[in-house]
Amino acid sequence: MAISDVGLPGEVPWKKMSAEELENQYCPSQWGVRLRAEEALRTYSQIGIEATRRARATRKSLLHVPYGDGEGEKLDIYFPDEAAEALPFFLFFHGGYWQSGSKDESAFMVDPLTAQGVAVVIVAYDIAPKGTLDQMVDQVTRSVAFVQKRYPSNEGIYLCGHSAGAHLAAMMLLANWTKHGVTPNLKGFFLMSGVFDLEPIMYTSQNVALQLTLEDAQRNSPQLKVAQVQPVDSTCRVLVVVGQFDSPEFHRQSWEFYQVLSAQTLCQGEWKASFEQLHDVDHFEIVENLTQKDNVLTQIILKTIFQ
Ligand SMILES: N[C@@H](CC(=O)c1ccccc1NC=O)C(=O)O
Repeated sequence: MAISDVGLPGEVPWKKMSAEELENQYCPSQWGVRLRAEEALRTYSQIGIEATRRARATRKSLLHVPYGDGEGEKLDIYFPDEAAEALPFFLFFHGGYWQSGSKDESAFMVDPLTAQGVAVVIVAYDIAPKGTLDQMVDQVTRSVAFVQKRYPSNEGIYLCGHSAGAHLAAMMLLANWTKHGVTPNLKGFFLMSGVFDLEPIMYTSQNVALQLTLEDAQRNSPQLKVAQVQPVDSTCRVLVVVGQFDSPEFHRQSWEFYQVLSAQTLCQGEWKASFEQLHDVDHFEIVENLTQKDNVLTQIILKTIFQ
């Protein structure tokens, strides 16, 4: 699908959709080309569980490290074999529409990244209905501050999220770090198949657990807010990436977020944004394939870190 099929800038195609069509657009498992919905979800879960089992069995790790006082405020750190103080840190925020998934089944990229000398951190946050979106954003902010404080000589902090997790990672572009007493050494963002404007989500079944009001949705929409913030580091890269077989609404979300980021780059010479549509992958394969060292996105991530 070409970007031109997603609609003209300024148009809001989802507002013209029936409730059923909107639901379908925001149900990623309906859009795969290789597997039916339940099978796609099962495969995603199995690959995540197996990658996590393998990471814990083969890598030096610190598991269930608290980054706050809350029960759910834990993260897992996986280290490369060679001991070093100054490492790049890659933080991953899992997807699942802010209401499913966990760090214990999300260590997809640990093997190929730790093999190349990157420490990988898989972050847990309180999914709905226990956590609200504001709480999740606050937790993710504190997890990033925690990693910076614990590893002050890191060689860069890279944030990566998938789907709802890409939203949480993108919210870090807006974070007020002074409130947390630390400026993380942010060098890159990898935003995979994300949702950056939350308003349409309010009109889908996802909002039963989330209970977003329009104010909540707008306050937590990086699409609406990112143009107002001053980038912290002019060398920080932001890669917005979507799967070829993601739905048109997911394509629109990624493309429009990239557009707003790159408009800012032109005005202020700051965020170094880029956009990729990944060939031949759906919403789940985009992250599943990060278990593979030869995968294009794994290679893009490694090149960005070690450029
Ligand atoms: N109920 C959704 C599941 C889903 O969207 C999802 C599942 C795992 C990881 C990411 C997901 N999407 C966004 O966060 C579906 O059937 O596609």
